[in-house]
Amino acid sequence: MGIEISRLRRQFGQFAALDDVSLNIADGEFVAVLGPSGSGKTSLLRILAGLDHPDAGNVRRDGQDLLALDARCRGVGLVFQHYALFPHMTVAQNVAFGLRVRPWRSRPRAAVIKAKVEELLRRVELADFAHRYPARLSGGQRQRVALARALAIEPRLLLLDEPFGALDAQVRVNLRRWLREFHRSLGITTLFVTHDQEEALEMADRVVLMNRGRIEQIGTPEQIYRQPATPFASRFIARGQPLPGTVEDSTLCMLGQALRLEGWVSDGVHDVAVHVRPEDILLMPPQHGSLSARLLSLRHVAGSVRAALHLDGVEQPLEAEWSERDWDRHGGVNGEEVSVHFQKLTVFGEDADGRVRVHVHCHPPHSDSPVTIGPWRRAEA
Ligand SMILES: Nc1ncnc2c1ncn2[C@@H]1O[C@H](COP(=O)(O)OP(=O)(O)OP(=O)(O)O)[C@@H](O)[C@H]1O
Repeated sequence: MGIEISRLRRQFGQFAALDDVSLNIADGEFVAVLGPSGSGKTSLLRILAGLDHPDAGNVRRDGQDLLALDARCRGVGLVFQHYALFPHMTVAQNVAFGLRVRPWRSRPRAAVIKAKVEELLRRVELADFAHRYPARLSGGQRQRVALARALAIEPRLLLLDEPFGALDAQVRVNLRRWLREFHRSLGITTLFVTHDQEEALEMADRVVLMNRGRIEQIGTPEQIYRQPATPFASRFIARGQPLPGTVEDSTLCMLGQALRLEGWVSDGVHDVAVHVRPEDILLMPPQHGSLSARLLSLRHVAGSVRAALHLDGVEQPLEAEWSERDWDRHGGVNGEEVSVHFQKLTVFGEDADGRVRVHVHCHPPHSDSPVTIGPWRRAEA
């Protein structure tokens, strides 16, 4: 049955850190809560852990009211960004802590605790470090000890708040893969908070994208990347970049180009948000009638080529990115005048209340095929 989070609200004075947040998490699922700083991720985690209480809403686990339970009875394991290991205890003592402090009736025997700690340290690949003190461990090793310690109480829910946030890039990447595999072998329902898109997309079964205390979109990494429901989701997840555009009847007018939209039902002229991703921009030799741009800030970054494109009529330069292989095909030099073609655009329209109503993928403007758009639909919560 899993966890049902329903209409949570957490207010600090006039400010809503969580605003009507609803989310279902299946048993054994690995969910990433992703969002910029201040979007409410930690507030959500703290409520689930029992460190804070919402002003409204409820959380049920297998039909039971989770919020009514004392924090210690929730079966929740917590790992935070900053290692909260006890410095005066060895690795083994840290891991055993949650079991040792149990009331004597439910406390396992010393031999059972010892065996459990050994098993956990083997699992987190730190069996040889049992007698070290935290000060003599690397950052990544400390976080694995923190994880083992959280797991010692056999939690039903694992809450990880930026657990790799303080580690350097390469260690982060290794630990991500490690944790993903670890979760597969363990199957504990896990909520992982991060502000790092790549981390969320790479690790999670589903991503919950938060913005200003609200959920913008919930979906698999692929769904969110391919079909961002809102301009925010497009910007944050897929590096969507805004272009000025309007829709009149069934024509999208953008940077002096008119694109026929099939299936678009509109009356009058509507401003729309048109987004293009860095990887959906094609360069051509200058051609009459197409969009012209100047290629600047060309750089090669570990397997991809990035550049800034300065387009007439667009204030911010567009970031473009190609694989080295694609770059070899069209090439170009800094400062060169080029023609720009968009392979795919996403168009977000709004209804009379200002809510996002639709998003659309378009065919290349230079192709003869009409631009197809999906049926009008409400954006996912
Ligand atoms: N105790 C508090 N009192 C007042 N405001 C708070 C309190 N706790 C959180 N907030 C505010 O609520 C908002 C959400 O905070 P939260 O810590 O949940 O964000 P976050 O998404 O986890 O951010 P970060 O990635 O920076 O940790 C922030 O604007 C924060 O300032």
